[in-house]
Amino acid sequence: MADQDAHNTVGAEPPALPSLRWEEPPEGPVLVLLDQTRLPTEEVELVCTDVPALVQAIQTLAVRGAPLLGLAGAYGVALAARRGFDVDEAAAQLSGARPTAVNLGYGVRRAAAAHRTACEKGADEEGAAAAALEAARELHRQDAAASAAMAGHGLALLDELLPGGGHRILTHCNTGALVSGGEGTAFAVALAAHRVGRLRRLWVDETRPLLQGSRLTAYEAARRGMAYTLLTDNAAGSLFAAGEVDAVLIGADRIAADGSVANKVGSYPLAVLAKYHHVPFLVVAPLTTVDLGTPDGAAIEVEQRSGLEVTELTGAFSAAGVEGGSGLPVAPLGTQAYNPAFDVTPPELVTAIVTEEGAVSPVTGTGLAELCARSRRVTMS
Ligand SMILES: CSC[C@@H](O)[C@@H](O)C(=O)COP(=O)(O)O
Repeated sequence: MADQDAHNTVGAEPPALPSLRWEEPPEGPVLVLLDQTRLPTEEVELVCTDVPALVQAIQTLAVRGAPLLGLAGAYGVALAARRGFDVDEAAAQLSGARPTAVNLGYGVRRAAAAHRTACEKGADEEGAAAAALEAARELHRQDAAASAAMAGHGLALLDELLPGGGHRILTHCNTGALVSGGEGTAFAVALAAHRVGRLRRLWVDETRPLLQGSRLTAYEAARRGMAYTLLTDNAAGSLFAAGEVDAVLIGADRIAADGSVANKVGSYPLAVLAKYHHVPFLVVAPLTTVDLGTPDGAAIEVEQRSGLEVTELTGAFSAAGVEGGSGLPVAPLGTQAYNPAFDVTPPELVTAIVTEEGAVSPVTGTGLAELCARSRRVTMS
């Protein structure tokens, strides 16, 4: 089996990537995003001065991943407020940019609520905008803290489930610093294992069709000096059959009240494989990804994306929102493609959901409600 050798040493990690940051140049406040469509070949920043630009960045996946979408939504409301745009209109546009990740609407509502409360208390435009910005910053800090806590809980659980150490972890999509105010969700657990010398191998699914695994997770793993190997999504079965996977770790875009997990398409087949091969299947997500208002998996809206992402290579990045892409065709012209961005894994296939408040078995779903109630999360209807 061809392995990608680790080429850095633990302790020589570069600083975490600034996937998103707020800046205040003299021309006015901006939200600066690391353009994830350009990775891994180029580290290019995208400067958003208004909400339509941010909505486009969300829809083209320049900024993506559930926790980061929450931050983008919250800072987007602050940006609208600071630049004198209609905050309710901005909130509606941002919330509607992508449907599945619950964090996006949550971040928007949190900043919009802070803005509204400030207005109700008599704040002027500037004061209300400052309140929205502070809400975004607070969410950012909480997300970073949640990452660190999930990494700790996740590693403890891995060590409990796999007492021998030397973990070989399979992951899907991208769940690292690129999608978080901290070091991510599932990836942060693998990184924690790496730092204590207990990660033997990170198996990275390439994650068709947009290649978040090969473009982004492999990029992050290489930067961190982790021992990782890339595989095509459909090679995962043979990897399980060969006994090479000790645990599967994924993130989530929305977790319903019954413990059903929506995550990047291709997660559900991994859960089925894991069950068959008696391998733990762990979902790592902050409580902001738990949506107790959605009763079960059937009620989760799954984003359907352009077929061009499947029929053309790089179609994702050239074709968003337009007819006909400019990518390399890999199917006859006019081929229809089925392209759901996510799938839903039922609770009975999930060994545990790891949150910042600890891990729960999702089979009953009740543990999730208790964790949410216990957390200091600001809840809004
Ligand atoms: C911590 S990130 C968890 C999920 O958001 C991630 O696995 C995922 O599915 C992202 O999908 P994307 O379409 O790239 O935004």
